[in-house]
Amino acid sequence: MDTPRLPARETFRALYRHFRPHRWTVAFGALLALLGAASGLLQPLAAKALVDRLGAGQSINGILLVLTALVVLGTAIHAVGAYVLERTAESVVLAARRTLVGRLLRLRLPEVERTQPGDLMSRVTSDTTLLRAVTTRSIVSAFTGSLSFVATLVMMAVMDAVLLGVTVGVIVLIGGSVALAMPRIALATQRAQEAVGEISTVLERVFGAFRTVKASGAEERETAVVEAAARRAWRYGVRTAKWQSVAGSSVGLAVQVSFLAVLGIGGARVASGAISVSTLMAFLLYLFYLIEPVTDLVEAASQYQMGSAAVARIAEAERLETEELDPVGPDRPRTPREATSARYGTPPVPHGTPPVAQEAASVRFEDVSFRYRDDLPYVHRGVGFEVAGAGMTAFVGPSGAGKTTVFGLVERFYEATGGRVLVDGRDVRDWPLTELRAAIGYVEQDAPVLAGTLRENLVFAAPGATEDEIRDVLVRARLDGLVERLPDGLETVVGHRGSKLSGGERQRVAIARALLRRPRLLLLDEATSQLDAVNELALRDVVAEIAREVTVLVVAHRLSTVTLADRIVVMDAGRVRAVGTHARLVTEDPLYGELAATQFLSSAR
Ligand SMILES: Nc1ncnc2c1ncn2[C@@H]1O[C@H](COP(=O)(O)OP(=O)(O)OP(=O)(O)O)[C@@H](O)[C@H]1O
Repeated sequence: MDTPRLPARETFRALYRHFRPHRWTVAFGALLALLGAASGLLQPLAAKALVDRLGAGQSINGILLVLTALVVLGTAIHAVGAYVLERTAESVVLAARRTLVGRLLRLRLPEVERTQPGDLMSRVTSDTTLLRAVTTRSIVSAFTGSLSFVATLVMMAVMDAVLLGVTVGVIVLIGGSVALAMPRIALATQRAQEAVGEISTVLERVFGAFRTVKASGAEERETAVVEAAARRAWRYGVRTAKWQSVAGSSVGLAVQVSFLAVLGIGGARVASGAISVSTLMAFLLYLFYLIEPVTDLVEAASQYQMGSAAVARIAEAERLETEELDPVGPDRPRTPREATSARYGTPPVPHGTPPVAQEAASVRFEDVSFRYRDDLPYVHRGVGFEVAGAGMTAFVGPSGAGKTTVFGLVERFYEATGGRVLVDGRDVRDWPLTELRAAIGYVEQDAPVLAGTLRENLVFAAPGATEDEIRDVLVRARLDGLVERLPDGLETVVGHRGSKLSGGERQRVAIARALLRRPRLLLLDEATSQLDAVNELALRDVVAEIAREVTVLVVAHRLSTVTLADRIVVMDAGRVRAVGTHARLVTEDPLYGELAATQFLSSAR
């Protein structure tokens, strides 16, 4: 995802937003840095006094003491100041990550679908770290650097205006190359960050389908793609380093050239008696003292360029549209179980809060039309059906007919383009999202199981579930035998995407997870994969049992499911073409008859 550069004003504003909450701590850090710098500024004066006294044959003990105290105090203040700033820098990164993660997990589905998850991840992990320096150290460096720069110039002017003129002339001349480097640093950093995002994207793709990658023999090809992105990151990283080094060495060059010029012209002025040797020496000390503020200013400017590249990418991720999800508030104290779900970023289901109503939900589609994007064809073209409550309703139809899309609209992952979707007679758009989703249990077709333990997976949608509730659900989902067999029982780690479980087990875990939410409406996208007879029978019984008290909508792929369903909705090309029972539809609807004969997976009855 290529990020457009932000205009300078917006970059500044965006960076300021990150800096603002920490402005007082940064100001304190700046004060310490300033005190440190001031103590450094006095050192050449003390040195000059020392030389003058030596020349006059006076005692230097007092001056030596002052000089030592200045050095020790300056170092201590500098150390504390640096710690305060580094700590604040980490806080800036933490705040940026918290905000970003909080938003990313609430993104609307269409937004996620048009971005690359890996790239979004790299914005949270990698780009935020670039804010570290620019929002704290660089600001302080720019501030203290400017002040010490001016103060040093004033001291130099006091020493000798002619030598100051020589110094400033050289600095201005060489400063041009610094100005040239700055925008190039920003551009190279942005490209490098984009390449890092690409690395994350490919890795996310690979680990998301690791077995397929291996089975397809695609390891080398995928490695090459990651390597190419890594090389690009390297190339742009090197480019950044090159321009940083141009800017940095210009400072060194400026000081060296000034030193030679000051030495030559200053020597002549000493010889002519215009200035004393001690003045020339102090001036040269100030000249060297100038290195630090100028280096700081250049460093701050280059950090600003790098920060501006990162902040553009962060701001872009922050602009993605999110759902209004959490009326409960993220800062409410959590129970330990809720903390488990918070680890995964799921919306908290208030522990002990009973669902609004306990009876089975009703669902009605009124002339619903829908397409996933404006440039895509309609998936629903006037879909209408009504499910009054409880019982099992099966959705059948050819692949791509729009069956799974029905679920996406009920959960309000997407919003209907036309018509209305009602749950309990209320338009889903009028429901608070948390409440709507709390009433629904959803089992996706590929029954995702998340990395973690079996228990974490079960309580994922209901962090407040009690041990009794978990036990009950395990029995209902026919998972009790599995838990007994596993050496670590519920604490067994199931692997990335539940890879240590069988397909059937994963499906039952997904159903158990949905049931623990105590839904009034269960959306079950039946797996197309063939299950063994025992598993299929178990699942069928589980679902039939649930349907006694909960409204169950199933996208059905099995004959055993449709024969069990109380009503069947036949969909074709985005329309409902018939509703009825299996016995009636088999004889009355030719498409259904054909599906029943050819497409449904054979049942184990
Ligand atoms: N997120 C999406 N973005 C764009 N198009 C999509 C998206 N999801 C599904 N589609 C398209 O919408 C159409 C309907 O998809 P849907 O998943 O509802 O079909 P289905 O009837 O459930 O099919 P199947 O039985 O194969 O699962 C398909 O043509 C599909 O390609």
